Amino acid sequence: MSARGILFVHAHPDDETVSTGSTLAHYAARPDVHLTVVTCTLGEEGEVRVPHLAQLAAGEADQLGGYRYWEYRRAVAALGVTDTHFLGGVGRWRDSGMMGLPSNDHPRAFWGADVDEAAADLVAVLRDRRPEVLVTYDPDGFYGHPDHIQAHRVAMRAADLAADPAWRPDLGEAHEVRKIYWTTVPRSVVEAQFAAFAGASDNPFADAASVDDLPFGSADDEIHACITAGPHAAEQKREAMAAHATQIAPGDWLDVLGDKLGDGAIAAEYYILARGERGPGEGPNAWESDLLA
Ligand SMILES: CC(=O)N[C@H]1[C@@H](O[C@@H]2[C@H](O)[C@H](O)[C@@H](O)[C@H](O)[C@H]2O)O[C@H](CO)[C@@H](O)[C@@H]1O
Ligand SMILES: [Zn+2]
Repeated sequence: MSARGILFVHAHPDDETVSTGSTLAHYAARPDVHLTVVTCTLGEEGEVRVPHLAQLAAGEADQLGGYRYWEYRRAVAALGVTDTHFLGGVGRWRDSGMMGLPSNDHPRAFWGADVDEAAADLVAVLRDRRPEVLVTYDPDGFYGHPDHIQAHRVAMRAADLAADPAWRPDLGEAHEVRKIYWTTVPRSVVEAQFAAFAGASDNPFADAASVDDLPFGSADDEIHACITAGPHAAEQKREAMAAHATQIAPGDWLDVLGDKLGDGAIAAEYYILARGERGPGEGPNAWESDLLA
């Protein structure tokens, strides 16, 4: 029996870990599942959270993308993921930076990509890997980052085009994914994190007066699946986050999240079923515990 595929579309090197690291580790341990991770940029415009590497930044030597490529390699190895792709080839699309910055207008900025052009490269991967399930972000890109919004648009467009046998048959036999999930976080979890980091030296919510000001979080009844990976997966996610050292430095909120709120804060990852039939659910919210169900 051929392996059952799950394909993830992420914007930057670190998103595969931060958003879906435990899920990836969880399914990588299943011999009947084949994971594919497609990442759209090299994260060239990212912060450098470790002073000794500051010169790599876009405004300095502009070498952060190449460095983050190797952080990414170490992170996906920690998660047990072996099938990885950069959309259109390594370096095809550049990290656009946060919304509204001049970097959004870079000629290779992913935010300025023609969606159909970028989607064609993803169609080729979808038709080759033929996954049952596609995972990406919601239409707001989870928190409004232009590359996340664009990753959503390209992934959803590619899912539609890949299924059309009349569209670019040169890119392979048509393939329709059975389910599409968008990453999310329950509001209850956001509220717990908001409280836990109030007054912390690295507080990701410092600019928000309350949880209501945050551009992300879903009501429990809007969520369809929760993958609660085991303690080994949580440890793998910690190792993968440590690999992304330019983005997650010792003492940063993501570095101490598990210490503050327990392994569950790292091991549990949540999804909205955007397309396809719900599988059997469990618990008070009837959430699916298997994306392949
Ligand atoms: C998780 C994620 O999407 N990270 C992106 C994001 O990083 C943010 C950015 O550096 C911002 O300036 C910081 O204040 C914020 O804390 C970071 O999360 O955007 C980067 C630039 O596009 C991107 O490289 C990084 O992967
Ligand atoms: Zn990102």
